[in-house]
Amino acid sequence: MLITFCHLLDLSSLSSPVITMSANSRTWSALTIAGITVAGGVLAYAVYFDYKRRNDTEFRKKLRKEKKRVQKAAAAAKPSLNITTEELRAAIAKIRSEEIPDIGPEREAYFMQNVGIGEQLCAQGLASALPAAMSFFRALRVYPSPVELIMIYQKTVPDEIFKLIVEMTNLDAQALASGYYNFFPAKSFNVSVQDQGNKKILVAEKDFDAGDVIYTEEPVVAALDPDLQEAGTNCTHCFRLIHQADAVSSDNDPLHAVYCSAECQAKSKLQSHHCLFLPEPLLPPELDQGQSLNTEARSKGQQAFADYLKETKKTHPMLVARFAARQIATEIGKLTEQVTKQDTSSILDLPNYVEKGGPEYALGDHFERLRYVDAPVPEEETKVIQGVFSNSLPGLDQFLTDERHGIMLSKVAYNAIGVTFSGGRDNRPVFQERPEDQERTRTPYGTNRQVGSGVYIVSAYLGHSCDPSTKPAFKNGTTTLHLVATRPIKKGDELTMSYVDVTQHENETPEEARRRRRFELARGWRFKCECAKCTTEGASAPEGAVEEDLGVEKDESRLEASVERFSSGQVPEQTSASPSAPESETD
Ligand SMILES: C[S@+](CC[C@H](N)C(=O)[O-])C[C@H]1O[C@@H](n2cnc3c(N)ncnc32)[C@H](O)[C@@H]1O
Repeated sequence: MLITFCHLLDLSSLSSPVITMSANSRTWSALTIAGITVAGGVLAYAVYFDYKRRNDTEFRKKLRKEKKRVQKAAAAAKPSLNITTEELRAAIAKIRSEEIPDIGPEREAYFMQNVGIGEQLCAQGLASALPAAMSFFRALRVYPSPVELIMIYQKTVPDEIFKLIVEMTNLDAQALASGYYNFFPAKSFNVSVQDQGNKKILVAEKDFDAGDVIYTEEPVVAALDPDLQEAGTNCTHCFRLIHQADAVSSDNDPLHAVYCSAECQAKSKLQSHHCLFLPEPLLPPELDQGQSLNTEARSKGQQAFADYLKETKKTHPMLVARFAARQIATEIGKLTEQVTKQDTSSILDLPNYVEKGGPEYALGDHFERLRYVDAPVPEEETKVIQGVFSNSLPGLDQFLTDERHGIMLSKVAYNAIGVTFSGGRDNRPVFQERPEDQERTRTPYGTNRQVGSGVYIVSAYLGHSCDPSTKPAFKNGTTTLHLVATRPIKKGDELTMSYVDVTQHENETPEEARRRRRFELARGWRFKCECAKCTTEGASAPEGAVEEDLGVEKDESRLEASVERFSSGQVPEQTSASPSAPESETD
């Protein structure tokens, strides 16, 4: 029986946080937007759901079972609907071409209106099934927690119509996932991602002269080198050298972060610092309702993480924690928008990876497509970061499982770019670890000359060359990466940078320089360089010369299993950019 949404979503529209089922007066405590359960449960769940669906066999089994149940019920319903996939695709295209209100009351009204229309159409019977499903689908597009709404639909909408909604969300998600590289990166970057064998490369979309800036890119996350973080000489957010008179900091911050301006401090807080190092509750009061965990435990968790960073002098754990925190902050931002009616763009400060007006991809959608090589993951590191999350909101630790942490750390280690100012510094402390245990970043100046590291989602697609066509420059003395052409580049040319210092050092023969850079690449990125320079130099080696053993047989980099399967066309992928639904796998 259809339970009316006005009752079910006791939202007095989207802004009210509590969802109740009026039919039996049961509160869906797991689905309250206001409660801590939302923050800790549904919030983490919403972000985590897609990952689980792709990677957890048990979870997928459950979903498939659930889907079979729905299909069975739908099949039993008479008369069966005769709506083709093409019709559903056309319906989605129509809905996607419609404008949706940006924020606040209009969006709320749009949601309620479509739910209302959907209900009325349901009452007219199956002849109106498609328009009904379309209305529910429209509502889904603007609802902040689509997973949650799908679950509500499942319990309330007739099976036939629910099945249509599920199929539409599947088709839409598949189209978004397979169309990703049509939208990424945004045209303003002047580059596109193209396939080259099983790799993706970055290609120029127009001609450039030597010295031209091809694009500028902000890091999705960045972390100062530990010595500078401790010294307080550089801005924790943008890395700018701080004039002490302008320095801004806050009390009760175990990291003792110092910023060059109040603006940087605010951005850092919004993106991740609040979650990782500040004592205030993560949720605004309207959503928190006093359910935040006790501040003492929270501070302890944060202090333990700050101590860990100080002791290990590492930046990669910080990059991982900041990325996870930024995802959480983004979800909280969306919920906050519903309550405060603020524009999310200012809350979320999201990077412009995709053309404005294009589909919305979540940070996780961008990150999951990055390549990596498995890196060792210290157990203590996972625990200490999980400690920060679990002590912030119950359930948030599920967000960073051991497995997920391993993948994130490996991706950060593989893709981070070294931020260097004016050709690099000379005073970076020398690390005592074995070379294979030292943190590396991609930088033509050498990691030992950087001031910090950043993950740049677009620039992660730059392949390495020992005679590169571009170089990353940090012209503003900040983390903003300017990709500069090192020579004239034609539209369609592959863009490359040097992951390592490829210059021939004093006292080095050309052969020694070649060996050094090839060893560094093999050690850090696990591939044998096949660039034109290495190939030419290799071909002109004296007869009988034996290629050195680099300790790597074949390129060891890989993609996440789900992305790999999807890229090879085996499994229709879904994306968290789109409402989640039971998946369409049949195995
Ligand atoms: C150009 S791709 C860009 C990464 C992209 N995310 C992807 O999915 O393929 C980078 C990968 O290509 C390989 N690669 C880059 N430069 C190379 C080189 N000079 N020689 C051999 N392999 C290289 C490495 O496996 C590296 O991970």
